[in-house]
Amino acid sequence: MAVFTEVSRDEATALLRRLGLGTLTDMAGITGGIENTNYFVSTERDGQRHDYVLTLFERLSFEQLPFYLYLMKHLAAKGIPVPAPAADDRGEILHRVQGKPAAVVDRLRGHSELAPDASHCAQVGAMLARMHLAGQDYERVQPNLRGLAWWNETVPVVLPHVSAEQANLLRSELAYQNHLAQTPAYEALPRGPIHADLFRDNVMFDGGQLSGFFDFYFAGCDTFLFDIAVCLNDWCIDWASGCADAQREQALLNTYEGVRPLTAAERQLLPAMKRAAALRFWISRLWDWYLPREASMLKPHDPTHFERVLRARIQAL
Ligand SMILES: Nc1ncnc2c1ncn2[C@@H]1O[C@H](COP(=O)(O)OP(=O)(O)O)[C@@H](O)[C@H]1O
Ligand SMILES: N[C@@H](CCOP(=O)(O)O)C(=O)O
Repeated sequence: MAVFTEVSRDEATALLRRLGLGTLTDMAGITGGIENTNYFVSTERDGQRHDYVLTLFERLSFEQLPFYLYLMKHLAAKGIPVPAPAADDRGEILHRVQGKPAAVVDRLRGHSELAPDASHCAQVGAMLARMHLAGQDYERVQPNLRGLAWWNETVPVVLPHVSAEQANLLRSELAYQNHLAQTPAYEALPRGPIHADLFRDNVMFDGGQLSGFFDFYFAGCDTFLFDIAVCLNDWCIDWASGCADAQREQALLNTYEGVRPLTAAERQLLPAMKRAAALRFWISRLWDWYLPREASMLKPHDPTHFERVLRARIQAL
């Protein structure tokens, strides 16, 4: 997880009451996730049990958060299965707990599918495309805060911790991505709000059916193709080697294109964008691994996984 900040039952009770969500009955720190403090909280209201997730944001600020929370609200209102944030009696969806920004969202039913087959990938592809279309008229704008600018800032910070061979790969891939970002094909890519972190552990399935996308706290305005590449690199690879699984890739792309066909520029740049997506998570995992924060339950992700994925993507070009 992470519980970076301990929240008392009294504090949770007060917030849930203020949001009109009922009386707190259960509260448990969540031992998954690495960015924020998360608790499952349950309440009793009108004689019934209701389940929510209370999140305290550890890195994102009061200025940055409305983009994510209102995006979730916007998508939920358009029928995309996304947990909508709970509002107080003034309509505020961003709250404060222990001086930190906080939100309470509906708890999605089901579980994450950590060994997905082509049917799971197909469902993700279709919903991803629906989400991209539904987000197109969202009015708030915020860049992907883990985009190219952040890669350029963070690579020098992690370089002292890696081997010479890894440093060479980080430097050369960053140079390639900086060059790519200047090309007309890249400029032509369709853009809008994207999830940007739609891994297996950020999607729920209930009875084999996709029941929701969650954890929008890396979302931002960026290319739709980057979002697709993030998904392909997680949902459609052979875990041990990092190589693409062609059948699952096809399943995800076919259903995506059934809703929103790719443009010529997107087709051309898909292999390069898979490299970009691998680089992004290699950098963030190195950063979390070598420059960790305090947390009472924290398990950083293995950075070498995305080094393997990146190498496999470069070889496949
Ligand atoms: N809205 C939700 N509904 C159901 N489970 C959730 C929800 N939000 C978070 N979780 C659970 O909490 C875990 C950690 O949440 P996550 O958002 O991935 O944390 P972090 O932002 O710290 O990476 C998830 O793997 C999931 O089990
Ligand atoms: N998905 C990222 C890390 C972000 O953690 P999440 O639990 O919020 O998805 C990774 O795997 O490196």
